[in-house]
Amino acid sequence: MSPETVALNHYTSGDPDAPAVFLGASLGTTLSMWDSLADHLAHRYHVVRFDTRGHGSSPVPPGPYTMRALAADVVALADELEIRRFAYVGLSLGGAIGLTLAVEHGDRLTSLVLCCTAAKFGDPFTWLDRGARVRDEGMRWLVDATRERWFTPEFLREHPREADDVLRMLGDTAPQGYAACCDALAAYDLSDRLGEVSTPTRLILAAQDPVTPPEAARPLVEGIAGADQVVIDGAAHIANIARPDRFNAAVAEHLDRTVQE
Ligand SMILES: O=C(O)CCC(=O)CC(=O)O
Repeated sequence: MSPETVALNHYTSGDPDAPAVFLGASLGTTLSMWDSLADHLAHRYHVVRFDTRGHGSSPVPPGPYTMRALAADVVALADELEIRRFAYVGLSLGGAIGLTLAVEHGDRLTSLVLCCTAAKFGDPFTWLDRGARVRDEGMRWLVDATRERWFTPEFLREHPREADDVLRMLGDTAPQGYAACCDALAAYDLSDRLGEVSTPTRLILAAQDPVTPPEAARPLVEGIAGADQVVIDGAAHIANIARPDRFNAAVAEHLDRTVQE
């Protein structure tokens, strides 16, 4: 492992001899956010879920982090598992890691699904401010501020316990790790490199996502050759939890079409 990478906490399921699929979570969540998708894919794939650096049970080295380092951690994990090529599914921060893998390590990818994400996440200063406040005050204020960005009012009303389970991951995230990933999001901008992506790519977007609305992902759809998109209705930012039926089917359909045995 190169000195800049960290050993990511991970969990594997499915047949180790089947094609590999890595699942990258959103900022402030853990590999548990992927339980439903992992179950859905495990009959056909070797599924590798991991906690991003600074999250869950992965190490929390001092920040700032860069998106390139977060992507290098994933490549190091693949090397550790002796997996040369793999498909990658990532949501939001996990999607930014996926796009970075596609431009920096495209030879390692078989297929890519980018969910509720963007080539650039708005104004860098909002991420630096958020990171600074988390370093000063911890996570509690952010949980309250996040609820309605992650879930629609209908989902919060009908599935309050499921929403709380995901928001608990945010509250339990190490503030230093979260803030260091905010630094990575502040500096991240692959808008000018989309033409370098040669991996078959699907975008999965959520119609009610206020963080990365479908308009924010338009540059990805237009800039990545051959990319297609699926827009899921009835979901905000964490679309895989809100609409697992539509989400899991959209991921599996793309992987089944693009990943060769
Ligand atoms: O979800 C992510 O990975 C990054 C965007 C984010 O943090 C959403 C939010 O504003 O809570």
